[in-house]
Amino acid sequence: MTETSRAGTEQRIELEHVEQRFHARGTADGFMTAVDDASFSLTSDPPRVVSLVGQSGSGKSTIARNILGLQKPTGGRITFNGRDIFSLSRTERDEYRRNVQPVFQDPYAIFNPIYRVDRVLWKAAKAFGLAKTRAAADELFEESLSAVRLDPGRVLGRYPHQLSGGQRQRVMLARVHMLRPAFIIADEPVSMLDAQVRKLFLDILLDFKQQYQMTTLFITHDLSTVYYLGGDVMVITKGEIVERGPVATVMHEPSHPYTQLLLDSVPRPDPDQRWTDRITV
Ligand SMILES: Nc1ncnc2c1ncn2[C@@H]1O[C@H](COP(=O)(O)OP(=O)(O)OP(=O)(O)O)[C@@H](O)[C@H]1O
Repeated sequence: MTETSRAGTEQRIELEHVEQRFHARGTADGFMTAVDDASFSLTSDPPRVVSLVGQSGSGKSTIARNILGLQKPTGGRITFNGRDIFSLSRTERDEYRRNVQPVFQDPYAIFNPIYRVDRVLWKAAKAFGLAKTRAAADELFEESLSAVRLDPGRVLGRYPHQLSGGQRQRVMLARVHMLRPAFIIADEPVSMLDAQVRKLFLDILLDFKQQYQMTTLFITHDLSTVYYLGGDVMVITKGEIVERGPVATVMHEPSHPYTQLLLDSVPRPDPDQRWTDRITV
C-alpha cells in the first residue's frame, strides 16, 4: 500500500464491550476477568498515538492480543472497518494482518536464532508480495532500515544475537516501514531499552505517524513515555479503562483516583530531600 492510497480512506478498529475472562484457581467462580467491558476505537484519519497505561497485570497485553486476533474475547466484539475480526474472509484477514502490525517488548522471540535477521524482512516481503525479486527486496530492506536509522551494511547478514536489543527493535520497525500498516500495536516496546535508544524508537513512531499516517496503540506502564508521545491516553486498572482523554488533560487534571495514584508513584528527584543514611554492610 502506498501512502497516497490511504489518504481519505479511514480505517477503523472498534472494540465494543470487550471482555476477556480466564480460568483461574482460587476465585469464587473459577474465573478471573482480565479485560472488563473495554470500548474504544482506533482510527487512521487523522493518525494518532493512543497510549494504554496501567500497572502490571492490568490487562494491557490481553487487549493487544485481542486486537491482533491472537485471543478471541469471551465477550463483546472487535471490528475492522465494521467487520468482526474473528469472522473475516481470507482476503479480509490478509488485509487486516497487513494493516495491523505488532511490535512487542523484545522481538528476540520473533527472530529465529539460526537465521540471519534478513529473514524477518524477507518473510514479510514475500508474504505480502512486496518484492518480486531478491534484488528488489534488498532495495526495499535498505530503504526501510535507513528509515529507522539503521545502517543496512551493519545489519543485513547478521544473526539476531549479533544485534543489540535496540537494533532488533528497530529491525521490527523497518518491517513496519515496509508494510506501511494503518495501525501499529506496540506492547511495551521500549521497556527494555536505555533512555537514548528509547527516545530514538519513540521519535521513529512519531515520524511514522507524520509521514505515513500510521496510528499507534502504545501499551506501557511508564508515564514518561506517555508524556513524550502526547496524543491520547487511556488508563486501565484491573481490566477496566477508568479514564481517557488527551495526555495533557489526563496527566494534569486526573479525574480518577487510580490515575492520581499512578502519577503519585512516579519518583521525582528532590535535592532538598537528600538521602543521607549510610549503608552499613
Ligand atoms: N492465558 C491466560 N490464562 C490465564 N490468565 C491470564 C492469561 N493471560 C493473562 N492472564 C491474566 O490476566 C491478567 C492480565 O494480564 P495481562 O498480561 O493482560 O496484563 P498486563 O497489564 O499486560 O501486565 P504486564 O504489564 O505485566 O504484561 C493477569 O492477571 C494475567 O495473569
